[in-house]
Amino acid sequence: MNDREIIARKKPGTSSLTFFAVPNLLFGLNFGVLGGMTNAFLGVPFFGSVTLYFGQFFVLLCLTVRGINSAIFAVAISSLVTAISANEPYLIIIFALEVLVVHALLHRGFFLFQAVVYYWIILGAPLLLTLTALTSGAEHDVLFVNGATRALNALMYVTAAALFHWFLPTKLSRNHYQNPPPKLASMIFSLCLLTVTLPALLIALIFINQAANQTEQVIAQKMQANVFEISANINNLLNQNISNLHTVANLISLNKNQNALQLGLLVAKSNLQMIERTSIYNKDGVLILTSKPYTMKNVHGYYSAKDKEFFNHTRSSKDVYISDASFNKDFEDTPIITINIPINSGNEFEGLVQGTIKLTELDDLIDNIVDKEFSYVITDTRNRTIASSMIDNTLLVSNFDFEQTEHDLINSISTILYKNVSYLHEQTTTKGDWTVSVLSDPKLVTTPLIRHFYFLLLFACLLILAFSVVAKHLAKKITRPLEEIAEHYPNTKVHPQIIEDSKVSDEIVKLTNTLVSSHAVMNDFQQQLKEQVDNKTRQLKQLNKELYSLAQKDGLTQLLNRSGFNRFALTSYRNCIRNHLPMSMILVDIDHFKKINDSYGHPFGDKCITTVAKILQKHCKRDTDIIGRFGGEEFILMVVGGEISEHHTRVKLITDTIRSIELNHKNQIVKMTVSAGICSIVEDFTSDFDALIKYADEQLYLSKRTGRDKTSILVR
Ligand SMILES: Nc1nc2c(ncn2[C@@H]2O[C@H](COP(=O)(O)OP(=O)(O)OP(=O)(O)O)[C@@H](O)[C@H]2O)c(=O)[nH]1
Repeated sequence: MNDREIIARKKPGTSSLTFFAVPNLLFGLNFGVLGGMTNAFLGVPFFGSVTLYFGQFFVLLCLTVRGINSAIFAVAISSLVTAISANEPYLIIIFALEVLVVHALLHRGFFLFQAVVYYWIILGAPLLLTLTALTSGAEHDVLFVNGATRALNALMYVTAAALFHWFLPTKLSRNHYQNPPPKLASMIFSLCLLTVTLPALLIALIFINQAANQTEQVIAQKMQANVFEISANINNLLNQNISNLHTVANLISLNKNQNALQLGLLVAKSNLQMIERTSIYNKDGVLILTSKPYTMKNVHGYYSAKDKEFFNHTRSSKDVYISDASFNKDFEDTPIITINIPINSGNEFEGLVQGTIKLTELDDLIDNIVDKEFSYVITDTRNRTIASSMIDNTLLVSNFDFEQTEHDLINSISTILYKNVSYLHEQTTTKGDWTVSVLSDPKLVTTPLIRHFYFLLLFACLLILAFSVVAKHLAKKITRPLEEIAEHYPNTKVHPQIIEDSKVSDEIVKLTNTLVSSHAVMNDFQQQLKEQVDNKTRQLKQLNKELYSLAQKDGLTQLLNRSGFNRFALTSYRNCIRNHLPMSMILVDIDHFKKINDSYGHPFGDKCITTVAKILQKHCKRDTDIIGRFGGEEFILMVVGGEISEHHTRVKLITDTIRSIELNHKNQIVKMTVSAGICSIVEDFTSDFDALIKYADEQLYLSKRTGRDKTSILVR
């Protein structure tokens, strides 16, 4: 017996020998490598980081075709490769458990599809959720989508495996689990699921994917629109102010007298937007004119910006400088930024005009621009917050620290982690190299997705429920006429309802009609057979009766033969013994019968015998009288009840009658006599039946010995 035969004959998993059998190892290895490679290289990206894996298809196929021993190798390799490539170690447990549970269920008569569905509903999905929650700490939404997608993913690969298994050549597809054939309802149900529900689910998943992508696009576009609007407004604000401050600077560079300066301030006041203070510094950084007084002054009594960054930067670049955010006491310690425009005369730096903007004002402006569903953060070149809807104004100028991350359910929009919360993120830079970021809650994308998933699961449940009802109903419709026929087949008449119920399909009608007509033929045949058997039985009984009678009777005299006599006489004898009834056993023998035979021939001898028999019958007519031919020319009588003397009288009457008979033989008168022996029981009821006959025989012998034509009597 080779290894293949061992595997085929032994139940799966019963022998440790087969576990390591080379064919199992090779099959497991091949299927496992195929599964692992499929998962590693052909995973289908679904939502964000959720990927669909189809490698388990090979493992399940291996399980059904080769059994658990091969499947263990296959799942070990496949899930290990998948877990490493996807960096999801818990997949090893999920896939390995799937194989073990499905194996156990297949062993109990479940079919593949059913087994996988039960595994994922009862164990797979809840375990996956728990393991992913423990290992990744992802949000509930992500866990839900991940679990649901994996379960639907399982439905897809098991469907593929089941369908593929059906299309395999019979030799290969012979199921390792030799279960009895499934019920028709189960087959219709799985057919419905395979052909309708799963394609529907697949299409629904594709639509959900598309819908999610569209939602993402819409949100991304809205966020981009907000980002651009904010940046446009800021650019506009800065450009307009820069342009007006330039006008002031030009005015001052042309006329450096006090009037020009005053005029410049006036111009600035009337045209500048959101500028809280306009200041003019000379080339040494000394504040020479301001629209709002400074609180800080140096020891000489004036404010000097000589060591300030804005001054040095503007002086050295001789170009517009927008400062970073800082706090300023002159503005109730609120954060500000400044726009600094150099006053250039030819190539000479002559001072600068500065406009100060309170960031709270900027914040208010942007607040009105941004959609309510989004948040925004504007940062300066040092990544300090200029304006933000996410923090309190007192926290402005703090650093905007976030890290780029990946959201499990977001496909294309970039996501960041800010203060441990993830956000969708769109950004751009404005004039002055400020960064405008618009943030939004990923739920804007994931909530519709989750809702779709809930709908999908509900839809799947309803569909499965509907199909199970339809399958049951349909199967019942198909099988009921057949079951009814099977049930009624032994009956003589087929119920008309069965014919009515069979009108489900053409095939069933034909089958029912064939069965009904064959039933009629069979019933007729049975009836005929029964009648024949009855007749034969009756005849047999009659023959038996006759045979019995023949066995009990003597053919010549029609009296009981010896065994017949014994049978009846014994019953009567027992009755007499029990009831102490007097009885007589009488033996009668024709005297010198040999002579009669010899003298007149055998037929005449027979005539003598029948004559004696008739005389005995004539005198012993009571129901209780039993007469038999005891052998040859010897007769036996048993007479019971009444008086013994009456028995003896009767014997005398018989012997007298025989003696008086004149038989004619060829006109010659022939006479005959008989001898008799009687044993009568009156008191001693201890003798047995045979002894009684023996005593009567002794009396007969006595009669013969003492001259014949006599009767000897013994009374006990
Ligand atoms: N015709 C005829 N003869 C029979 C039948 N059965 C027995 N026999 C004959 O009956 C004869 C009986 O002879 P035995 O036993 O010597 O008795 P027996 O001649 O009557 O002499 P005893 O009885 O001593 O008076 C035999 O010759 C038998 O062949 C029968 O059915 N028909």
